[in-house]
Amino acid sequence: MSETRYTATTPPIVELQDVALAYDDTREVLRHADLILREGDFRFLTGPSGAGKTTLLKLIYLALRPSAGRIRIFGEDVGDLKTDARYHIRRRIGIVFQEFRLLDHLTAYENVALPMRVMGIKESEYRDDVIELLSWVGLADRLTAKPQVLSGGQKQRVALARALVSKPDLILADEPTGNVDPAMGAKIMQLLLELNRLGTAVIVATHDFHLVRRIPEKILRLKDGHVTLHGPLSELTGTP
Ligand SMILES: Nc1ncnc2c1ncn2[C@@H]1O[C@H](COP(=O)(O)OP(=O)(O)OP(=O)(O)O)[C@@H](O)[C@H]1O
Repeated sequence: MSETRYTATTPPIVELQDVALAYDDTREVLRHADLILREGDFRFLTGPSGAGKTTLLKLIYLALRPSAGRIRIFGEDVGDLKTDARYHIRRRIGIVFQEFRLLDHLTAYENVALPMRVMGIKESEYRDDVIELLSWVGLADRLTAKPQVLSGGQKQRVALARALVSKPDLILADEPTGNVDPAMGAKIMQLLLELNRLGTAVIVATHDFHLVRRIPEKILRLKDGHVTLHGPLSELTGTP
């Protein structure tokens, strides 16, 4: 579907070439990893626990540097970018990661508003968006709640709203439905698919095969350090 939106001259949003990543000397988590994600693409990222899904997303978010290989994000080779330029790239990426937690001293509203404040945008310009997003994820009555009084699933929804508030060009979501009930999980996926239809590229790392089975999007599979691209799960398994 979305593949029709770009032309051959549009650089990919994400391009990994022969990338390796080792946290220590003993073992490479990723090796010879190649990946291309284009404008408007939606990909599930699957693979066994410990395969390197979070690691791959962190490389794309520039939270890690590869041990070898080349990474281009939004057409820019990130290898030797200065801090400022890296920051500009990260501003265009919305992340929903377990590690990038909410700030405990801020309310749900303030946590979602934070990326906009950091960019120096006036509150009057983002206030309605923040409230609308929090309402959309079912937290209209929790705007002033701080993280310690929110459930795991509620915190995850605040984190999702925070990832979306700056209208990123790329969303990286690590198990975004992991802590929520099936109905909210379906709603979160609906939102990610809707954003994708509007042109945002999305990668969702997940173990949730029910989720992957229901949604006919392409699947990246990480195994033994490599990324392979499959069609929808039904094409792999022959199930409808
Ligand atoms: N900061 C770190 N230092 C050392 N090793 C790490 C670090 N982070 C992750 N690892 C190791 O790298 C490997 C890949 O971890 P990663 O979290 O990327 O996998 P994953 O596919 O996301 O797993 P899961 O599905 O269980 O979340 C694992 O063996 C993990 O133990």
